[in-house]
Amino acid sequence: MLIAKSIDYYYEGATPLFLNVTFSMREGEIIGLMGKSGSGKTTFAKILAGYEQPNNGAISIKQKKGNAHPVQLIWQHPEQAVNPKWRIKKILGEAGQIDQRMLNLFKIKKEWLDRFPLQLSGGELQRVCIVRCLLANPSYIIADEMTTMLDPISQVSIWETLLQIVKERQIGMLIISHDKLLLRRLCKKILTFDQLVH
Ligand SMILES: Nc1ncnc2c1ncn2[C@@H]1O[C@H](COP(=O)(O)OP(=O)(O)OP(=O)(O)O)[C@@H](O)[C@H]1O
Repeated sequence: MLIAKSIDYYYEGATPLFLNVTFSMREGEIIGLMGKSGSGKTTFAKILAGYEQPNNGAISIKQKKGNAHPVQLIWQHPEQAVNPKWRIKKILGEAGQIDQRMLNLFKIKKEWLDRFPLQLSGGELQRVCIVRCLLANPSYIIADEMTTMLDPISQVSIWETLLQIVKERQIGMLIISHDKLLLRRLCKKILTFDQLVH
């Protein structure tokens, strides 16, 4: 179980972005999160994944599988999520042992492994980032506008593959999106960020 209890957060010098946010997710659960632009969804995702510390409140995560953080984030802009000076092989290898089945599932070609991130398209690089996330063997994944910049056919194919693995491994998944139809298709439970404020 991932539990965020009474989280407050403010960026330095700014008024509080949010106060008293409470959220929980079980492993294997798939939850959609919507909310006004600028309300703090991405910031909250960073807190859950350990990139930011809350000003008040606590995060507790029951299960830890390995050395990597048990909550892994997949960002909207993959080019900002990787070291541009590292070849794809190194980017993936840092997360865990490169697994050929994963490369096949996400249609990652062997020749890409020797390229740098800017030598892949946005969609290709996003698939690399998804595989990197899975190689870290997370208990929870947060996908923050993960497929917003992809064409509809690629979106469907990526979500089908990722959800198959998420279900196989009973990973908990929080999907942040403004796309109501996408969330309705993927999630039984859809929350708005306002509903998390208690
Ligand atoms: N590093 C930062 N320093 C100061 N303010 C920031 C920083 N990062 C984000 N903010 C501000 O915090 C607020 C919340 O941003 P955040 O990205 O968490 O919102 P969001 O709900 O994910 O928005 P969107 O739906 O548009 O992606 C915004 O007003 C943003 O300008």
